[in-house]
Amino acid sequence: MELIGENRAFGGRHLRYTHKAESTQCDMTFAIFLPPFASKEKPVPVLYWLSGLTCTDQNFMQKAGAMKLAAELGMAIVAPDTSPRGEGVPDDEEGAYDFGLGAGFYVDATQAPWNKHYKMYSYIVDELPALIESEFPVTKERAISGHSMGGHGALVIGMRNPNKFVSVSAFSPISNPSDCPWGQKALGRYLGDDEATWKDYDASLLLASKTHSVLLLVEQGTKDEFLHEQLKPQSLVHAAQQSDTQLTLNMHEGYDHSYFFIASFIEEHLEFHAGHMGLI
Ligand SMILES: N[C@@H](CCC(=O)N[C@@H](CS)C(=O)NCC(=O)O)C(=O)O
Repeated sequence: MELIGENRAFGGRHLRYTHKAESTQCDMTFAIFLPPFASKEKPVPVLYWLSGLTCTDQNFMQKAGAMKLAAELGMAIVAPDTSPRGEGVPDDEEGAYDFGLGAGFYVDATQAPWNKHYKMYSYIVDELPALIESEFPVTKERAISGHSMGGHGALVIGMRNPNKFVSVSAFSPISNPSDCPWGQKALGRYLGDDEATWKDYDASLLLASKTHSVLLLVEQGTKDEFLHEQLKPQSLVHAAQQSDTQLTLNMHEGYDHSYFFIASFIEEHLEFHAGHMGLI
């Protein structure tokens, strides 16, 4: 692991690292915010934040305004990159923003040429937490959240791994990727044409399939430019009703898809996760 950036923030530290990842077969970058006084004697729980299309580990850390409250609550935040990168990692042939680099969709690809490096599901569920827990003063208490493609990732990973994440939240998630252009393009190419293989990566289908005990909180702006074509949060509401799972969807009049929206409500999500991680 190599330290590539270090900033003091709100009495804590914002650090960036690269490391050789086994799951994605390339160097991966992540950022971690450690609150003040986090130490081996006083380890802190971790919120994993998954970002959206075009993002790196930096968007959330620089734009969401989450560190002040995380410092006060005593919560670490880990923000991974959104795809494998580097020499030999294939990209969308046209360099499109919604597939390939910056658009790993948090799946384990099964189709060539994507299946060598695009293993973001395994990276986020297993490899990254194991590294974080061996290298930093953190507990095994984890929560997960994310935005857009990352909201999809957080919902899917949280629902599939209730023993690994105590609470799950999302901002403007791609709620039903089997039924929107971004999702159909990504799942079709990473996983192939057989839609039966997509259902493990579709939050609405997972939510409808059984009653989930994990707590789900979703934030959505009504003026989000992607709301009707790509995000479709009502699919989550219907699925939660079908399976009798608790889901809170908060619609916010006039808010768009940007980090202005995330920054406006991130504190409610930190408090939600802090409550479930026993910090408040
Ligand atoms: N209009 C954007 C679409 C991608 C987009 O809106 N990305 C969102 C996540 S889906 C984001 O967080 N962008 C980076 C940022 O706002 O910092 C583009 O074409 O680049």
